[in-house]
Amino acid sequence: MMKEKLFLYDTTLRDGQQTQGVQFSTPEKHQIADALDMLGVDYIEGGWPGANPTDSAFFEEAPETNAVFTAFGMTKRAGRSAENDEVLAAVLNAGTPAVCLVGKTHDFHVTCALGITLEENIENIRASVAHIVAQGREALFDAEHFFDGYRANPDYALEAVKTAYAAGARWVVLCDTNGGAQPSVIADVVRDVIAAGIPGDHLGIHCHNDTEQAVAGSLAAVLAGARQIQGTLNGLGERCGNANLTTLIPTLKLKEPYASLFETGVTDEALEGMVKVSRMLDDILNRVPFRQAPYVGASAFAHKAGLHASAILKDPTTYEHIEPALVGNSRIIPMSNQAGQSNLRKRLTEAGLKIEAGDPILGQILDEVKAREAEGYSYDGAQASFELLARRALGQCPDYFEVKRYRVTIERRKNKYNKMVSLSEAVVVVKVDGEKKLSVSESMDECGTDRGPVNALSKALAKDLGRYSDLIEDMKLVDFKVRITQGGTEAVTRVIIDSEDGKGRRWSTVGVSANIVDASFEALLDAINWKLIRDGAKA
Ligand SMILES: CC(=O)SCCNC(=O)CCNC(=O)[C@H](O)C(C)(C)COP(=O)(O)OP(=O)(O)OC[C@H]1O[C@@H](n2cnc3c(N)ncnc32)[C@H](O)[C@@H]1OP(=O)(O)O
Ligand SMILES: CC(=O)C(=O)O
Repeated sequence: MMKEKLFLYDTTLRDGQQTQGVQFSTPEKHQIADALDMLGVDYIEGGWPGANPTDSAFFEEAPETNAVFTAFGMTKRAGRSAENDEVLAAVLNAGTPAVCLVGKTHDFHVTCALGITLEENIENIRASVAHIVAQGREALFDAEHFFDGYRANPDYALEAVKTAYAAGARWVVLCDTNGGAQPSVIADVVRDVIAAGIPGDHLGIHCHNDTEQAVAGSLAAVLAGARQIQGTLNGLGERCGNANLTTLIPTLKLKEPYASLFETGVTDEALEGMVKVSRMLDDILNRVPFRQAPYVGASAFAHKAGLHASAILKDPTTYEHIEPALVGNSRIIPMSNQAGQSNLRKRLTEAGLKIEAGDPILGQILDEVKAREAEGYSYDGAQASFELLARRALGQCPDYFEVKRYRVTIERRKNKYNKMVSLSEAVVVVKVDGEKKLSVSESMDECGTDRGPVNALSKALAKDLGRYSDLIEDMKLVDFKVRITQGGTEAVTRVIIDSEDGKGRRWSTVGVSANIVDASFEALLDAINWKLIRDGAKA
């Protein structure tokens, strides 16, 4: 059977930019557009030229894309011609091959938000779309609030979209602007619109995620006949976001009935870059990637429960709906109090520690993991600390140095500009190769910014470790997370530290104590010991 073409329309750079807290710079827009183009979407909506300086600058140096580069705007205002509407003119002046205009299709919005007559709005849609087509551009019409409008006044909503289609719109995109339409309703309405005369291969769907069904609504629309899907990377977008393309694309390519019915511009090879694209966007936004994101999240193929891990080792399909590598992800068998010996052996093997099944040491390590997790430790993410725990149990953890004592003081005082600042000072005494070494460090960085007591401690600890100093020189602390695991006077603090080195390795360690400094120090020590072991240091 011939597959039908399904068009993917990305609006990360426009609706995605309407996410609270998101503001792309022009170079970031270029970086995202390049990644989208490599992915193989059919349309890239770059933003709204004329609406803000960043968008205008981006369109001035528009990227060269295989995807149809599209400018977004709104239908002309009443009381002026399309040629004389300066907002529409700015959109057209961007010179893009396609222009997408949003217009009202819900009668209530016409009278309430625009304050014009229903007839004036129809004329605004007609004249605006016709103007774009007359300029030789591809016209798209985003039918705002279409599903709510269709429920309130189906005749008017249909008249609005039929007007856009008759005026030459290549695509009429039905928008669930407020995000409340249910997938079954979306499917029924799409069928009605097709029956009313707009063919499915001219119909698109634009869903918002306010009931967390934007992906489901989009898929329902496609099965009902729509042939264009609008969405964003990582589901960015106004309020709760848009249909998430990092979920939709793998579903369309890997799941039935979509995989057999449709083809998209995304190749199998590009699909393997899905995790990378998703992480790239998070990096740009300085966001921690959402671990539980379908397909692309770090936990999407993490098998924590002992029963799952045991079966996964026999055959991964027992607990995985797809092969993780298809989307560029990988399988993780984390260690925790939910684990059994199968998780444990897998994790030990990954750390280069081979233990035969049935060895009693496995039970001892497992018991210790569970006992320590009950105290507040968490080995789920702190893989390096888990490895050290196992090595200690196996007698394979060298004693590189011994910490004799440490101290941190925090002083609040005036600096040379007469401004009150905090300054932490740490003293660490270690014994290396039989020799005692005392190191002192402050928390102030070269710009005069106070980096806090843990920073001072970390610098003092790393300052002089004798012959090991050179080995840890390229190591840096890149993330620090604190969690109170128990409330009240019995509070227990868990600190997770992420470290990185010049070889591009990143590892996590954990420390637990009633005292945040002690918890941090424990995690710091683990971080250094793990690095020394991995780099083959001899005790
Ligand atoms: C559903 C969506 O997500 S659509 C995309 C929405 N995106 C954005 O709004 C982001 C970019 N927007 C902007 O930067 C600004 O709103 C601008 C530059 C477009 C307009 O700014 P302003 O001229 O200051 O208008 P403002 O934002 O206050 O109000 C919007 C105006 O557009 C009118 N309008 C809204 N939709 C439409 C439409 N489809 N067709 C014509 N006019 C419209 C409103 O009635 C209002 O006019 P009024 O001020 O006479 O009441
Ligand atoms: C156009 C658009 O973003 C919406 O209606 O949601």
